[in-house]
Amino acid sequence: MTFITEIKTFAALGSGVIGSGWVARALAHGLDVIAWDPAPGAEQALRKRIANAWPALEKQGLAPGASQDRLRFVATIEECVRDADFIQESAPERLDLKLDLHAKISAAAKPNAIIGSSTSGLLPSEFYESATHPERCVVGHPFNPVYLLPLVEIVGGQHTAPEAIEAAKAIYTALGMRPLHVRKEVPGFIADRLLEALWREALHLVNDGVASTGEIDDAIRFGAGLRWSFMGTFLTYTLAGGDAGMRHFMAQFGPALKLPWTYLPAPELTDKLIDDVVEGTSEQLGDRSIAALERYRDDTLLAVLDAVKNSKARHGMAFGD
Ligand SMILES: NC(=O)C1=CN([C@@H]2O[C@H](COP(=O)(O)OP(=O)(O)OC[C@H]3O[C@@H](n4cnc5c(N)ncnc54)[C@H](O)[C@@H]3O)[C@@H](O)[C@H]2O)C=CC1
Ligand SMILES: C[N+](C)(C)CC(=O)CC(=O)[O-]
Repeated sequence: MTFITEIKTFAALGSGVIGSGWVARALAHGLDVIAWDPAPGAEQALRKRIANAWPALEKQGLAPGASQDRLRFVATIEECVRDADFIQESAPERLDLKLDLHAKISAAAKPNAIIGSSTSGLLPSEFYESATHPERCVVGHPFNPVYLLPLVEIVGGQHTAPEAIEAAKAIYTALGMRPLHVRKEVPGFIADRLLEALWREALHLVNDGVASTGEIDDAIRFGAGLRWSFMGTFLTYTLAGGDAGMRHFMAQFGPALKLPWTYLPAPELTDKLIDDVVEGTSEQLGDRSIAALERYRDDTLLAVLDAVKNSKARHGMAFGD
């Protein structure tokens, strides 16, 4: 089967944090978007989130014809997907819900339209089990804010056709993203496996009274966080080995892997730990609203993306290198 890769109409199911991010990205790329979400007041909330994201998207540059007015909110799943060239599901992270939803989406969609799920780590072989034409079904796991961060992890299930992976790569690339094909279907994929390990350790540090949420965030944002925007852990640690590179790094720091620096299993989420984390992050927020913090994040991310792009160009590299 030939899958659709020239997208004019984008369907979004679920319009919370991630669904609204997909809608904003698709609108900014000049597409018609049809959205559906069963929650009362979902349309108004979606339009508000898009309006909050739009200044950053304007700054980044809109495609010709891009407009917030090209969003149509509909009342049923069938209306949402029937005429769509591409479908992205961003419903709550529950296997039973996604299983049921994808049976309905895929039955109503064009048979050659690629269907992507935003799941953070559920397995596509499981939640696409009842799908019609499962060969066109993939995971397209994005990162928040979806309208600015380029990474999208693509994961196929046992029925996914290799051509569907290629079609998904083409579609996400056309939406300005940097696809990463996760070749083995594992829970948490690549990125969330790494992020969850960091998250668990951060919770242990709060739980053990070692540091506040703000101090832990400082430890990330003034150090490794800055270099992670352009160089990953493996290349960074190669440089940490000096002229002898990774082999010397392994010899010097390898033994530390046997020391109990990390706890790995998550701490029990006691009421006290939840309160400590919520109080700590409320203090970090201060009197800023979530929307104001999102605008600050977007503006700073744009500046970082620009800086990384310009520096790479000076070193003869493309942004995706
Ligand atoms: N929040 C995050 O940082 C990230 C989340 N994701 C994934 O994106 C998906 C959505 O997560 P969020 O947007 O964070 O959640 P959210 O809670 O912000 O939004 C979920 C939306 O789905 C709607 N919904 C409820 N039942 C539904 C149904 N049966 N069908 C369709 N929509 C339904 C809700 O009304 C809500 O608007 C999840 O699979 C999650 O793992 C992926 C990347 C990052
Ligand atoms: C917390 N999370 C697992 C939902 C995070 C993601 O899936 C990706 C992100 O945006 O960090």
